[in-house]
Amino acid sequence: MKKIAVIGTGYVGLVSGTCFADSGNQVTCCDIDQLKIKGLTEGIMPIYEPGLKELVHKNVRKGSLKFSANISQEIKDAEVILIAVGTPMTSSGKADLTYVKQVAQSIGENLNSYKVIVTKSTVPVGTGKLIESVIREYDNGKHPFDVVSNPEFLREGTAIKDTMNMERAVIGATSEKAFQLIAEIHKPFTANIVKASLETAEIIKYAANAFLATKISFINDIANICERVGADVTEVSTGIGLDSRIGNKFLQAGVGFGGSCFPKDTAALLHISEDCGYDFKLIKAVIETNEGQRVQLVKKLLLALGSLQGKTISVLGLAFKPDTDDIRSSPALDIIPYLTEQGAIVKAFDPIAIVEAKKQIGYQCTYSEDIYETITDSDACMILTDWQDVKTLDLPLVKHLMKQPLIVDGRNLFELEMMKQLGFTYLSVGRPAIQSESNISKAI
Ligand SMILES: NC(=O)c1ccc[n+]([C@@H]2O[C@H](COP(=O)([O-])OP(=O)(O)OC[C@H]3O[C@@H](n4cnc5c(N)ncnc54)[C@H](O)[C@@H]3O)[C@@H](O)[C@H]2O)c1
Ligand SMILES: O=c1ccn([C@@H]2O[C@H](COP(=O)(O)OP(=O)(O)O[C@H]3O[C@H](CO)[C@@H](O)[C@H](O)[C@H]3O)[C@@H](O)[C@H]2O)c(=O)[nH]1
Repeated sequence: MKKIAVIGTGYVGLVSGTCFADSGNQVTCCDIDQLKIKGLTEGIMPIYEPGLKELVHKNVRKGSLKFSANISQEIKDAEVILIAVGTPMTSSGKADLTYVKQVAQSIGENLNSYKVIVTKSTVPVGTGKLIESVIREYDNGKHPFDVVSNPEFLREGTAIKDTMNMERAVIGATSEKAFQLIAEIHKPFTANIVKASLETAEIIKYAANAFLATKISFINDIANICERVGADVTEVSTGIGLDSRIGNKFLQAGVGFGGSCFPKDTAALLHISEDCGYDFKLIKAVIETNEGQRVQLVKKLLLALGSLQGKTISVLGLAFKPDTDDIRSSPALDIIPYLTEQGAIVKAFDPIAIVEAKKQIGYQCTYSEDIYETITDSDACMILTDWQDVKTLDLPLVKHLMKQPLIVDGRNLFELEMMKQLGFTYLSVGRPAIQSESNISKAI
């Protein structure tokens, strides 16, 4: 049993802190956001993540998990401190280390005995060493400590499962003692411990995300070729994914990747490469292709409708992926403002992300948790998130409710033959366009 203080109670801090508490440690999750801590103390989750609320409540009842805004005291009391604060993208694309440095200072000011300081935030190479020097500076070199890079690989929407059954733990430590300690707390979750240097552990995180993002942009580029030659990208994904050297995951073509990690981490990796004098052409192309995917989808809508002026567009999905209320870098954040600028009347559906979306998109569109109400009387429907509610739409009813049966699908959810039979104009990604017999003038 280790006494762990987690600093930063976002996705990573809350999920990993709760899982460490559940596996027999004594955990306090801390945050500078007093409202967040107050809510958590009252049992209110700041994020939607399947299974999280139940696991938090269970561990709070058990006495293994608590929440605190008194960060100084929790640093003093802990043996292990996890840094899990945000590292957002600056306007230049670099990772912003402001919060990480603040926490390092706070640790230095409150160090009172040997502690292991673990970075779970995604940080550029060299940050572990930076944290070490900031702590030493504010502690005046009085106390011994070790620094560990232990990047987080959880996915939103499946975060608890990903942590409890993690495929590997990557641990880069400044001493064998610290490595052993952090390896021990991971034993309940995985037998695959990757031992690395601080710098290697830091770059593993960026390499993992960049590789997955590359798979997505690759298949999106193939999708764009498929559209031009009359092929079907979903069949290409199956055809290449069955080769075990390629694998079938992260080969779904669509509107491009979003979320709090891939866009930010590919941009940060580009900066890391520039800073060390390397021209990382591949990652530039991955980013460019991704930005283009949103444009491709909107172009299809424009071609089909001619002009968007006065047209009612229903947008299905605000979250960047299903089972989360996270809208960071969600396709909807780019696409809805563009549609409204073009004079469209936008009605947006999402089962749980509306509160978050309103904070960024505001009231330029209307919002509903009722998918059929959203679709009613629309001239076109755009699918941006593969929510279960969208996948299981009653399509004959949709056709009946819409002004005209036009669906632009950024997630390739429906069989082409079925859409043809139902009489939709159905424009998806990397697949032949289905043209309805009805009154759409210029559909591609
Ligand atoms: N979200 C994910 O799925 C995910 C997965 C793997 C890695 N990561 C990485 O983990 C890090 C955290 O991501 P997140 O999505 O959990 O972030 P988040 O933005 O949701 O939460 C960060 C939290 O840190 C708090 N904070 C900021 N400064 C603080 C300070 N000085 N002291 C105490 N608390 C402070 C904020 O109030 C906030 O609650 C990022 O580097 C991210 O790239 C995220
Ligand atoms: O075949 C695919 C797979 C995913 N996506 C999109 O890619 C984005 C990211 O999806 P996913 O990876 O499932 O979600 P995240 O929660 O952002 O998780 C990623 O980012 C996290 C933060 O770094 C890492 O910890 C995870 O390992 C990594 O998968 C989403 O917009 C998806 O719609 C596709 O377009 N096609």
